[in-house]
Amino acid sequence: MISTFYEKIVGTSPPPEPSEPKVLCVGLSCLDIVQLCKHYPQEDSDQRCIDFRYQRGGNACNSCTVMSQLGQPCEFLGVLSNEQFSQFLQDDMRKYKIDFLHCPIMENGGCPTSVVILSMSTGSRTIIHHDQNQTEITLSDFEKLNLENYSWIHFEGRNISEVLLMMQHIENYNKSVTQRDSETNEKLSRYTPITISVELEKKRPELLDLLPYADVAFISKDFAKSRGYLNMSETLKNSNHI
Ligand SMILES: Nc1ncnc2c1ncn2[C@@H]1O[C@H](COP(=O)(O)OP(=O)(O)O)[C@@H](O)[C@H]1O
Ligand SMILES: O=P(O)(O)OC[C@@]1(O)O[C@H](CO)[C@@H](O)[C@@H]1O
Repeated sequence: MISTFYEKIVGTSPPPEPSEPKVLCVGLSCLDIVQLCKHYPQEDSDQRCIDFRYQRGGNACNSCTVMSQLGQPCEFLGVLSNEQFSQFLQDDMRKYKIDFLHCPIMENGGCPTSVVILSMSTGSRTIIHHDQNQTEITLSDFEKLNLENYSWIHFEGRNISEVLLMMQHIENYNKSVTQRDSETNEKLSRYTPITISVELEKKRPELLDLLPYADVAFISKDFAKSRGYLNMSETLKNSNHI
């Protein structure tokens, strides 16, 4: 309606609206094979499970799902392949309106897969993960993005040396935005510094190198325990010395 009115008055189509900046999640998309069991199985035993499903998983990819459900435009950046299970992940991302247009697609690559055993008696979840190609996003993949399109970038804490370089790349971009704003005195600039978040999941002390670059950190039970903190409130109280 508005564009027809604009066309009548101005005689051309209106300029495209600047699109809303996206949230980008960098990390893994994997196939989760989930088995719901009464009890965690004994080794070398045979039991029926109560339920079975397979679904798209991975911290970065799940975060995109949640954001998309909240109506936030988002994009996933991780290595995909043309293999059938990876195709399933891509179809599912399309279904949830998650962009993945900058993902490198490996030919003849596999698909990272997690077998997840859920125990109803204890509530535990045990994960056995396989990643045939161990291929991760690098700085050179990341440099192809136009950072002006993003307001928030979330990283899974993996492939630490490359993630560190990507975070430094964003930091340089943020400095340039702030400088440009102060030079032009343009307070209402559409380009704002990007917020960075990181997930610290695995018990890897090197993950701490990423913290100085993050505005928000998600800390897993395993990581907190590996730093000597037994629960959420202890972890929060000591977050300055983590
Ligand atoms: N069913 C769900 N409902 C709401 N949020 C979810 C759901 N599954 C995952 N999430 C959220 O998505 C994010 C990433 O999920 P995570 O459990 O870390 O993935 P994975 O274990 O595959 O790495 C987390 O912040 C988690 O809270
Ligand atoms: O062993 P890696 O490669 O460090 O991490 C594998 C893993 O933790 O990452 C996924 C979450 O993104 C899980 O499904 C899986 O178990």
